[in-house]
Amino acid sequence: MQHFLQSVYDLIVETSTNLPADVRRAIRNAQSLEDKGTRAALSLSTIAQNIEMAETNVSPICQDTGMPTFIIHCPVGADQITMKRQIREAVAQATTDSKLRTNSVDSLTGANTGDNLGPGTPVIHFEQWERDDIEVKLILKGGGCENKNIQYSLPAEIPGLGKAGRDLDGIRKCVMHSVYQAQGQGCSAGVIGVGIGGDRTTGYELAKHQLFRSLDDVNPNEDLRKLEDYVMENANKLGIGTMGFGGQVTLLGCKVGVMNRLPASFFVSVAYNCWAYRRQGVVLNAQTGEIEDWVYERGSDQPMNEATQPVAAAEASQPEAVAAAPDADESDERREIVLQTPISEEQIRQLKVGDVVIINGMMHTGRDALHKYLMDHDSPVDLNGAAIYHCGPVMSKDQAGNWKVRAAGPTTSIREEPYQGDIIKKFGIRAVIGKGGMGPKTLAALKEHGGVYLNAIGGAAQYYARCFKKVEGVDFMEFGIPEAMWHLQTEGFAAIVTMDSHGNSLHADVEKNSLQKLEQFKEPVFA
Ligand SMILES: O=C(O)C[C@H](O)C(=O)O
Ligand code: SF4
Repeated sequence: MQHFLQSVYDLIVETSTNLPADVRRAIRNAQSLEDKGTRAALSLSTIAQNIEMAETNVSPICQDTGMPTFIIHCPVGADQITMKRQIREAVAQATTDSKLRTNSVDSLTGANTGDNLGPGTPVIHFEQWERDDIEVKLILKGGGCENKNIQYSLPAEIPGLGKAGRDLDGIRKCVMHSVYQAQGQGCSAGVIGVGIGGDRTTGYELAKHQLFRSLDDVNPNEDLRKLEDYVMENANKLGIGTMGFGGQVTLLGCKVGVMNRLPASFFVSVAYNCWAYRRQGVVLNAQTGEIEDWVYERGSDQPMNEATQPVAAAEASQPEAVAAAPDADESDERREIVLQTPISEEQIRQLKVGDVVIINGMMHTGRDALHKYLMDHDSPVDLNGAAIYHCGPVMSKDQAGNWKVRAAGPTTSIREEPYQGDIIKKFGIRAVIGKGGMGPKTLAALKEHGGVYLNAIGGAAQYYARCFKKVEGVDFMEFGIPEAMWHLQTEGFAAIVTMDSHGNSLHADVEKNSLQKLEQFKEPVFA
């Protein structure tokens, strides 16, 4: 087993940096279904480009490398204690090498362990089997999509769909609602694993296990096959689209499993995974630990790079493609505006929902810990006219000892909703950048103070990392790398105005429209 540690390390790197072929095919299929030039199509092009960049750079596809979860099948007599120790070593090494973000945080103090090791992390499950080889599967499921998991207890009253009973049709309603409630916040288009039955714990586990299925397999259970096909056909009619921008494709996959339950319980558990659907596996020789095969077709066999046209060129010098691209729901041309920080109120008031903005100058990262802190403390830097980026990057030092941004896509902004409006007004912030949109309190503050919310493409961590030319400094390293406040010299950071200073919110519109569409699925289908 002298190669086991190296094999697990290789598995981690492959999973974090190279999206498997079945997922790539699903994203390419989504690209072909979206109308050219729409926000959704342009976002998918950015995603496709990011997938290629991650593979080339051997760097994380998304900065949130998730909860490393290993499922190991091994023959009777295999040494599980050694395997577990070496898996932990491989995780720590991959973290040092910036293939994983420092993602293990003390739940009470917020202290980051710095190596992805801690109580409960990583997750490692062993099971014995009768084969001679060892199989190690890994899923890296990020926190934003994990937050959109949902569990229903039937019978229930489902918003938009009415009564859901303890039958296949009740399950259908839960699943349709689970896609609706995720909106763009879990970086749609997503994949859902559904677990029917079990208790609350095993139901979720079953749901997550479904995410290990191949996207193109066919469910052997006829009822579940019908349900999967139904959901794949109809969830896309909700019109939520990529990143919740509206569009034809909201779901890339739906996999349903079933297990027995207690007479009193009937759970439908849904594990929602973003498009950055990172799971891979290896089959190992049980004597040497060497990799004999990969469980899922590898990404390198399925290139993404045909006919891609990203949201905007990362270099502000070549943005023509986007400027000329009309949106399907707008007759006028998409405007593209270059902003240099600090930004004035006048510049902000000219922006409207749908505009593409290119930001140059200083950008400051800030997420949960910083927003809470700023409520009753001063900022270490002047934030007048500033752009604040909801982002927890992967950072490491180069040989000269300078910090470098290794992966830096946006995080889900709605978590800052309790604080954002107050902070915008207190410090004079003009641009808030994140993903998934924010609520009415922030929208009101943007209107009152003159601010704008910009939606970056979730998961596009390599695409955005290259816009950060220099790390000027960092505050609050005690919050840990993802939560610290990084001050970044930025060039050509492209994002879309989805909430403007005139009270308009694309997110509110899409949510309202998709609820109306959800209501069309009220009538029984599986009677
Ligand atoms: O933690 C992050 O960087 C992002 C998170 O996965 C999210 O989707 O909000
Ligand atoms: S930022 Fe988006 S793509 Fe990345 S882990 Fe979170 S939900 Fe997934």
